[in-house]
Amino acid sequence: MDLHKEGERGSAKQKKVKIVFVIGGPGSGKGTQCKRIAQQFGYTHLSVGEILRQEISSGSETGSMIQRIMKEGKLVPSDVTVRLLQQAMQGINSDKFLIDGFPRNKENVKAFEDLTKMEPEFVLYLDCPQDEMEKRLLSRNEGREDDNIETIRKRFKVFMESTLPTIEYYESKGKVRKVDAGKSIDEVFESIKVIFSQGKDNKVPPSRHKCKCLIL
Ligand SMILES: Nc1ncnc2c1ncn2[C@@H]1O[C@H](COP(=O)(O)OP(=O)(O)OP(=O)(O)O)[C@@H](O)[C@H]1O
Ligand SMILES: Nc1ccn([C@@H]2O[C@H](COP(=O)(O)O)[C@@H](O)[C@H]2O)c(=O)n1
Ligand SMILES: [Mg+2]
Repeated sequence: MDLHKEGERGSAKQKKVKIVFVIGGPGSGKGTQCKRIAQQFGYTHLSVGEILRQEISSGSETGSMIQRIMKEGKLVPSDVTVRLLQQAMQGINSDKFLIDGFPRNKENVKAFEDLTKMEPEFVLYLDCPQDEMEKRLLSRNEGREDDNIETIRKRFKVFMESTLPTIEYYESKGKVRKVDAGKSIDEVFESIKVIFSQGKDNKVPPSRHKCKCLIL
């Protein structure tokens, strides 16, 4: 994958591609909030679960393998996931990607870093109580094969055992932005808007510093 997009008029000036990972337990509201973020902040939303489901729909052998793993609530091997994600990114002319449901384990992180040499700008973590996530998934009604109580419980276990350590990894790099995702959809989005409205590295943008000085 190209690290940078070519600057205007093909000049040597290069523009960095910005990536935000969105992590949270199953049913924490990743897809719901990503749609809103994409609309309001101009990101391209890529759901990794959706990319994997598209591969299942293609009828390929890889798709059959993914389907068996998903039904069990387990994680697809990272080389497969990252290759499909990379292909999806390369097919879209965007410089701001919101990657929903990724990374799910440390192997995902390593495969992404090794293959793309890129790092996320930050990681949005939707923190939601498990009983609330369970309630949401059982009433989602989108016909997903993995939205049954047996598989949902397995997905929670994978989240606790494999995904939480990736959040700790990004926390150690100061990249996690956590929101309370147990509230209503509108309330969660209000908290998210604050994060996305902040400037680079989540510092208050210079214009707001100026305003503060004027007031003082
Ligand atoms: N804050 C919320 N309050 C109540 N219901 C919500 C909230 N956010 C999302 N939902 C609903 O919960 C269900 C799961 O939401 P969503 O699909 O966005 O979760 P997800 O994190 O993408 O889940 P998955 O990991 O399974 O893809 C959907 O039916 C959605 O409408
Ligand atoms: N990085 C990922 C993302 C997803 N999966 C598999 O897809 C299932 C559904 O993902 P959602 O984000 O749509 O809930 C998930 O349970 C995994 O089986 C994956 O392996 N790796
Ligand atoms: Mg989702």
